[in-house]
Amino acid sequence: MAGMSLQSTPGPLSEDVVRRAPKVLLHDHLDGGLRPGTVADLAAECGHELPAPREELGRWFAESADSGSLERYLETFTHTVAVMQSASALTRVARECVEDLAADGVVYAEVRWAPEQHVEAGLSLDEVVAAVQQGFDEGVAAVEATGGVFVVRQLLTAMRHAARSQEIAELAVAWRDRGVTGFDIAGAEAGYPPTRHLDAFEYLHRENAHFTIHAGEAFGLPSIWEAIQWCGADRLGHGVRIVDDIEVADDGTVRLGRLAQYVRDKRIPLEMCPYSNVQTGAATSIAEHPIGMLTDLRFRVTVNTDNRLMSGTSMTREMTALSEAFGYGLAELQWFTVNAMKSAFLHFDERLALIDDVIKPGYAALAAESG
Ligand SMILES: O=c1[nH]cnc2c1ncn2[C@H]1C[C@H](O)[C@@H](CO)O1
Ligand SMILES: [Zn+2]
Repeated sequence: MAGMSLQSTPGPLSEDVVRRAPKVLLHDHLDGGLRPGTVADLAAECGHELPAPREELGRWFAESADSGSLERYLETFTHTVAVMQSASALTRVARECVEDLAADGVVYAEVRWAPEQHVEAGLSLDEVVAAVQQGFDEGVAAVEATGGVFVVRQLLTAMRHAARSQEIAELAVAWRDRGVTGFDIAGAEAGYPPTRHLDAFEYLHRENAHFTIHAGEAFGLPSIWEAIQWCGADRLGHGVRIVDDIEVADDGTVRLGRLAQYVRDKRIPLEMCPYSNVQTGAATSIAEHPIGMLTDLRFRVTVNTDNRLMSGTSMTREMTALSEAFGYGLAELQWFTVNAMKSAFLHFDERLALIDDVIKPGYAALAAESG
């Protein structure tokens, strides 16, 4: 593919090669990525009743989330959120998140979660953010002690059905030099358009802060249009329904509508989460996922996990499946990874350093191995 200059190692790639390739993750929910055993431990500690025994929990989450509807998918979070109400639980989950992502070959991650959902036992918003940051710091220290590279930032999410977005946006700004790098809104999309939270987005703009918006997942183009043109989102969470504004004629000619054209021209990053979309019904299968077409059309596509527990997934699994379905090799994986790094809410010099010192040399070493 033009612009993918890495000496091409054609796909499909083995899972082992994909795991060792440096990867960047922009869309991963902290409360969607717990280890099943940790859910069981924490539930026992706080007395929360779980729907399945420890050894069946992983399967229970994956099967319950595999529902064809975003609303039913989201119901499973009741159990993870319930066990993440103490500082020690939040710290443990955050530390394990870093350990798991590092073991999966991720080198940079932005992990999102909704502080307002973790204050039921009396912690303040500041205390919950501090507890998560403590876990991230411990996880990074452990990775660095073994000679690894791992950079992580928090994204603070406000729930779109609730009314705390201004407060959460202010929390994100207050923490911006202490590990938080942006803001997001999540939750059921239909009936809760992004413009409900316009005040928060306008505030963030005035503060020179960054945000992404879940849009174009369970609802179509109007949601994407509002997120970009009314709210000014820097990135789109999923954005998969942008294909509704793309026409492919029988002879293969492609015509982009004005919104799709705008998204591509402005290089607005799409945080695509293939397995999650198959579970919620936003895509029918990996092979038919719009990511194939959007990549061919050179939208700024990134690959993400969304919820590793609910989707039983990892960056390695997502990318291996894409490599199998679309024949992607190392050049395409590096392209997704550089796209993601360019789109991160990290300062420009730090993004560049990770691209030049970690990502490109990592892919070059893998290409040399197989070439
Ligand atoms: O894919 C998603 N779409 C909309 N909301 C989501 C998705 N995955 C997780 N969430 C919600 C449930 C979590 O409790 C919340 C904060 O991480 O974000
Ligand atoms: Zn999400």
